[in-house]
Amino acid sequence: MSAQTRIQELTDRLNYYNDQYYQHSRSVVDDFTFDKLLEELQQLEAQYPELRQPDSPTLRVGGTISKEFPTVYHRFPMLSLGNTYSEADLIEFDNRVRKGLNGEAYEYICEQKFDGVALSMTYENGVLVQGATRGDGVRGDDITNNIRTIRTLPLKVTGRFAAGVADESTPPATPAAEPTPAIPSLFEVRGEGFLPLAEFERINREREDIGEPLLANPRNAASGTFKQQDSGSVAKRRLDCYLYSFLSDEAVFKTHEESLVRMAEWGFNVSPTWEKCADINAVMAYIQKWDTQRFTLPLNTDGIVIKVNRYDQQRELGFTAKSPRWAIAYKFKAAGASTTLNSVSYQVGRTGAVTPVAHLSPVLLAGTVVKRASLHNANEIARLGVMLGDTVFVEKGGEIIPKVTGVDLSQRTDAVQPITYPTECPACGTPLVRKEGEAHFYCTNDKHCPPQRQARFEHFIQRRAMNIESLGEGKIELLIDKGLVESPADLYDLTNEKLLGLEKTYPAAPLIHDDGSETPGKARTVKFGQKTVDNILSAIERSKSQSFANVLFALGIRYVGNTTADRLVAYFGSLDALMAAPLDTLAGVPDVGPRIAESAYAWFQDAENRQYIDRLRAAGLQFVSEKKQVAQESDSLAGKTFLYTGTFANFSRESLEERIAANGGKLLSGVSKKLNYLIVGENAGPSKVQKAQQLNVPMISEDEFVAMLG
Ligand SMILES: NC(=O)c1ccc[n+]([C@@H]2O[C@H](COP(=O)([O-])OP(=O)(O)OC[C@H]3O[C@@H](n4cnc5c(N)ncnc54)[C@H](O)[C@@H]3O)[C@@H](O)[C@H]2O)c1
Ligand SMILES: [Zn+2]
Repeated sequence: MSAQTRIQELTDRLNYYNDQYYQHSRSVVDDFTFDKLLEELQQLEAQYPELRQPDSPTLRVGGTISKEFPTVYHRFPMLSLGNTYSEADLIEFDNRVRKGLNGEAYEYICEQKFDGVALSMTYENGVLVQGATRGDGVRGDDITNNIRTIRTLPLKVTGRFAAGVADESTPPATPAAEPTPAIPSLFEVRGEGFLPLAEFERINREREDIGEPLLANPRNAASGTFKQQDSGSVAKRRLDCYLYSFLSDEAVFKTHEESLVRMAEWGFNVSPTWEKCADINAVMAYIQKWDTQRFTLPLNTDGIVIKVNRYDQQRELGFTAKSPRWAIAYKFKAAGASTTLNSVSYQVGRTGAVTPVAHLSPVLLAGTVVKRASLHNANEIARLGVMLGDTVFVEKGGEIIPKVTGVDLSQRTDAVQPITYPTECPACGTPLVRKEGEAHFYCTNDKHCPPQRQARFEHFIQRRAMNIESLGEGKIELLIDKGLVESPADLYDLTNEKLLGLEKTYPAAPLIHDDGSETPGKARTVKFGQKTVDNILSAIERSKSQSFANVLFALGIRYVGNTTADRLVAYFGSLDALMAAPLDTLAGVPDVGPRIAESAYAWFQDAENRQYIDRLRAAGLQFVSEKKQVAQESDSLAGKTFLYTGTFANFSRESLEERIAANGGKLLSGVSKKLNYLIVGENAGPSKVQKAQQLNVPMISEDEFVAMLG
């Protein structure tokens, strides 16, 4: 292949990966592959400068701005970082720094390379006024509302301000050995927005519970979340942000170190993992230390960032078009090891999805012994071409369970055996099916397949559903085992006599030690004494007063999570109205699309589900919303349709919707010709406004809406 063709091909491919990564929060290839291709392109371009394409990804920061948010220009460009996977390159970097500084002494600050989304926040007189994405480095998306949902980010900074800014809340600074510099009236802080691992797992547990596809990884999830239009749903995912840079026209600090210390003092979330390193050897030691220790952090990191400490020296070294010359990122290769695949077992999940699990000869990986790894699904097994007895590569990413990423074919012997995927559910024997477009096989026996039945109970008793959590921790299992309950409706037939004295001993799960050896764990006995029974029965009794929205969520209809349940209840007010609704009415409910509507509609058509509801009704559960019964206030909005966008001074979303309904108006789910009024609040979504303009739908303000109420 000619250099010209290769350069063209690499340029196109990398631009495509960048677009997917930054615009659609999707990784088509892993970072290592991406970085190696970029490096190849860089080398080719250095060799044949005349062949470099004008849109080469080596020339610019990878992202762009989007149409969904207002565009803002960065006061200081937001650049990328040069990166390397090799220590030899770091030595070279150090040599370049030494040369660039003409033998002057220098120090480094080492930080974690947090794997999230670069954010820039502007503060005026101590108040957060703008938050933006990096975009193409020059311009970014204004996502201030979404950034405001980060709880650890101060909306207002308090402290001693530079002259001209009064801040009465703080006493005058006491003179100290090294006085705290005044906070400039205008400054920017930069950092990495991320989804903490615990939060990522919580969201995925919830999604699994209602059958939503899982988020692929925390970085892409964070990036997708920051780009959502509705900051209310952004707030539900508890994003966080570590700050690592301070920028101002005023020379506030002399070193990067000072800026980190002061930012933390001023209330910014600075990760305490940074260290000052006297030379490149100290940098290497820092890298070594964090190679495995990074897995103990609350977020994913993908390397170490090394920065020259003194600002004057940073200025001396300067920038390339794309990145600073005074900093470099050392990236860790995903932690990997190779071992033997001994067998494959199949787990049935809460939604009936069957997941193959690889059982491995124990191997040490990133500081822990690994015996099991995920194989994801049948497609993945075919793609890897893996067989029993093969030597496989396993990698640990951010996820708890490592994954099999490849086969070492050079180690394959004649003894390998094909992996035969089961055709029937390993838990209940039901033939497995594969839905159009899905990678997983499913067991469709959702009501009686043991793991699915168990999941159904766990869903039903959770706090945000029926709140019968005194049945947790193995007690449900016991009731099922003893044949006392088969469906959650059976819980309401339990009595003191049936429960008292029940007992079961669960065999111990073996303990796996760091060297891979196993010892038996402790067996566990669950026994129902009078106190336990009282707790259970009273929690069941109390659950009868849980709201209709909780009950609707507890039914466990696929895709109907808490938020959707709230929406449906607000719209229909009673289960009877909901069950009688035709499919397109359901699909027209705000925030309920065709996918959720179809799932709910089908669920209510099922005869067994209808019997289940009858039994719950007979037990006395709430199937009418109390809220919905608020009296009609007027018919001043009768026959008119509304939609709103943005936030309002006098209304929450719920109260606005209530007012519309209570005065005879109807809420629509999108801008269409049927819409009479779009109520436009602060920070309105530009797409709705644009569409309304195109269709000539009148737009009214909050005040105009209030006037219409009469
Ligand atoms: N897999 C894919 O398809 C794909 C596509 C595009 C990009 N990528 C990955 O993204 C990288 C390119 O992204 P990039 O241009 O943002 O470069 P980069 O992520 O390698 O480095 C720059 C970024 O690092 C972040 N960062 C984290 N911790 C930091 C700290 N302590 N100090 C300073 N910055 C810190 C900042 O967000 C900054 O913008 C590639 O090297 C590749 O690994 C992957
Ligand atoms: Zn099954």
